[in-house]
Amino acid sequence: MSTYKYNGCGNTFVIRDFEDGMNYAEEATVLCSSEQFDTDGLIVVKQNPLEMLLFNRDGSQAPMCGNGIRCFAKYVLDKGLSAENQFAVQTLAGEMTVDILQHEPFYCEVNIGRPDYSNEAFGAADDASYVNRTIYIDGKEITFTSLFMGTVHTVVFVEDAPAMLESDLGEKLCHHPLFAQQTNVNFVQVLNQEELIVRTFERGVGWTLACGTGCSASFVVARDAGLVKDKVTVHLEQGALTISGTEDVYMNGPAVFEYKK
Ligand SMILES: N[C@H](CCC[C@H](N)C(=O)O)C(=O)O
Repeated sequence: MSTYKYNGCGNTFVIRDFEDGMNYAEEATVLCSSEQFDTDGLIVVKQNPLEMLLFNRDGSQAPMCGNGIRCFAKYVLDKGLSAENQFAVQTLAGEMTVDILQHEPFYCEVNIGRPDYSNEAFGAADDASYVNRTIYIDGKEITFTSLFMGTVHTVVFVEDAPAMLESDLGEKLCHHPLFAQQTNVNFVQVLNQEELIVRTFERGVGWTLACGTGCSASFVVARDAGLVKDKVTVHLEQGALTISGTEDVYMNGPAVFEYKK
C-alpha cells in the first residue's frame, strides 16, 4: 500500500486508498507523527463514488477539509481516478463539487456549500447567539462568531493575525466549554474589502499553515458583517486562497504532490 504526501498552501496530508478493516483513527496518529510523514491529517480515498475521509493528526475525524479536498482532487487527477475535469466528492459535510482549473501548477475551485449559523450545526453548548458573542478569557474581552462551514469554525477579528501565533488564545477558544465538540479558531485581519490575512488554530492539530474551510468561514463572517465584498484573497503563511460567493461558497487554490513512499 503506497502512501502519498500532498499539501495545500502548506496544510499537509498523507493520502491513502481506502482498505476494509483499517482503524484510521489510530493510523492517523502514527502516519501523521513527526517520526513518519509529519502531516496535519490523513486523507482516505474511497471510490465509486469518490469520497474523502479526513482524520486529524490526533486521530479525531473531521467532516470536511478545504485544503484537503484540493489535495484529494490532485490525487484523483494524478491517479487517473476520474476522466472528468469536474466531479463530485462525498464528505461527511455533504457533496462538494470540484472543478479542475489548471494541471501544472495544479489549481482547482471547490463549491464547499453554504454556511450554517445555527447553534446545533456547530455544537454550541448553550442556546444564546454565537454571532458577535463576547466572553472573557484570562480577563481579556474576546468577541467571536461561530458557524458551520464544512466543519466547526469560530472567527475572531484582530488587528494583527500573525501576532496571534504567539498567544494561547487559539488553544483556549478551541477547548472552551462553549463548544461541545471543540472548534477550529480563525484569527482574521481585514486588510481591505478584498483581502484578508487569516491564521488558524485547528481542532485536533494546533496551529496550521493554512485552513481552507477556515478561510471560507472567515470570508463569510466578514462578508456578512459588510467588511468585504463577495470575493476575497486570503493571505496565508504560504500562498493565498480566493474565496467567493453570495450563497454557495467557492474556494479556489493550489495543491502540491510532495512524495510517495
Ligand atoms: N485544514 C482543514 C480543516 C480541518 C478541520 C479539522 N481540524 C476539524 O477538526 O474540523 C481545511 O483546510 O479546511
